[in-house]
Amino acid sequence: MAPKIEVQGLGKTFAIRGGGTFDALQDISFALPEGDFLVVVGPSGCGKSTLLDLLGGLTRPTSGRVLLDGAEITGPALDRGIVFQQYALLPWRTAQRNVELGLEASGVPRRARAATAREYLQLVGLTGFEDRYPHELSGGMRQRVAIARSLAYDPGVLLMDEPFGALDAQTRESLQQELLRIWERTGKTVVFITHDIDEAVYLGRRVAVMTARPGRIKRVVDIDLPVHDEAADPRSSPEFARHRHEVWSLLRDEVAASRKEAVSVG
Ligand SMILES: Nc1ncnc2c1ncn2[C@@H]1O[C@H](COP(=O)(O)OP(=O)(O)OP(=O)(O)O)[C@@H](O)[C@H]1O
Repeated sequence: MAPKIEVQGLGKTFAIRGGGTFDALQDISFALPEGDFLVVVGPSGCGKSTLLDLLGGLTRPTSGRVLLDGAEITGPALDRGIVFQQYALLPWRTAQRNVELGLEASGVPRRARAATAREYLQLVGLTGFEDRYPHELSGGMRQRVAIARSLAYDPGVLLMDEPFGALDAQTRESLQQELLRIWERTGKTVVFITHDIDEAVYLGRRVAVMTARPGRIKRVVDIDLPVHDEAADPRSSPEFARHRHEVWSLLRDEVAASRKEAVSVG
């Protein structure tokens, strides 16, 4: 089967203000089959967000390319939903109207938009909160609205840049659980960025560990945890500990390398 996403020799160099260039990403290649869940971890500043922006078509690569269903990505489109750490909701729109946003862009008639938005708000557990404005919702609820919005127009791919980074531990855990449930139900292909190794191992079917600058893929670790059972905490299993340790060890050297570099630059 052809991959859903194929990243081929991707590189990104930024021009630095005042002169010079900065290699943020170098020679990144990987392929994701449809329905896969890839989590990307790496030291701060290694280019994770840059990679996600390239997948989203928000910036253009300096070298290489990204294929989606075999066609090169040249800009943003409704076949990819993006969720950022900051909720990016429109404050003057209710939860319902925020979810309708992507549907408006894809030309869905008003009545169908409203019904679909309600359906997705229900999927993320927000039935009864449709008419609330973002400032009337908690952080976790706002992030649920952002997830509902990115799912509502039914993109094949979900790109998530530390979507739970700003949430408290409990809300974070319940949203992680919900995301897995939604992923299992919808079969989306997910690329998810995080700093948190536990989150990476819990969510990912594969975890890509990136190197310190310039960002490359150091290793992709396959995660083969037993199917999630809501009654048992998979984090307490020996398999989880083994994967966690593997990702932690790969990451440790990169974090040390990026610290050393920061000290020598600073
Ligand atoms: N527009 C830009 N111009 C110049 N440099 C940039 C630009 N955007 C990002 N960078 C640099 O590219 C590198 C990668 O940035 P990016 O935000 O992708 O890293 P990250 O891994 O997501 O970081 P963090 O984990 O801290 O969020 C950083 O060193 C950053 O300073």
